[in-house]
Amino acid sequence: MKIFIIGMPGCGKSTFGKELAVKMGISFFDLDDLIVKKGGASIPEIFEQKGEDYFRHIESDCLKEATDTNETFIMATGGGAPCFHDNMDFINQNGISIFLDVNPVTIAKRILSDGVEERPLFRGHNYKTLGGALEEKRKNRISFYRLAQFTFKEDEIDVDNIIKKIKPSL
Ligand SMILES: Nc1ncnc2c1ncn2[C@@H]1O[C@H](COP(=O)(O)OP(=O)(O)OP(=O)(O)O)[C@@H](O)[C@H]1O
Ligand SMILES: O=C(O)C1=C[C@@H](O)[C@@H](O)[C@H](O)C1
Ligand SMILES: [Mg+2]
Repeated sequence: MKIFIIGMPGCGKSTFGKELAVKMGISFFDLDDLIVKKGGASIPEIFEQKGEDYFRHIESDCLKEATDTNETFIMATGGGAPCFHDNMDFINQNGISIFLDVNPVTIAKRILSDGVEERPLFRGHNYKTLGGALEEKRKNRISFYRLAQFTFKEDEIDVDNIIKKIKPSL
């Protein structure tokens, strides 16, 4: 079984995905880390040097290459991954998708406290502008995120609760 965690940047995909993997005793990885390996550069560098279209192509290639295995895994996708190419269909054809639906205001607070520099799409934003930018991004992406098989709002994101809900599909 393959589990894909999707959602806006900063919604907690990596944090929750790692916890879920430990609890279920299966491996975990981040799609963004595979892109960095394949691209031979950091994500901000890939965006700056090659542009977003190029990034979205490697992202889709990495998603497909990593899924081409019989192994069980949990993957935290990049925030934009479900919204480009045929990635969301591919995800749903190859495993279980879980959307972490966290409020943009909560995400803005987290991103600002972590720092915006590593996030090319939100560079230059501050506490006044980031909430609005995240709302806008969510509006553009929600039709893709809603294709997830399971959606959990921020107050439902608890490993035991989620395992209970997804268990019948495992
Ligand atoms: N349930 C939570 N409650 C409070 N803070 C959280 C929670 N989950 C994650 N965080 C914090 O929010 C920030 C973003 O979390 P995380 O890196 O897991 O998100 P992500 O969706 O993987 O982000 P990215 O899109 O950058 O990969 C981190 O500082 C993390 O510690
Ligand atoms: O939301 C996005 O489009 C992105 C999220 C990150 O995980 C990275 O994949 C990259 O910074 C783009
Ligand atoms: Mg992450």
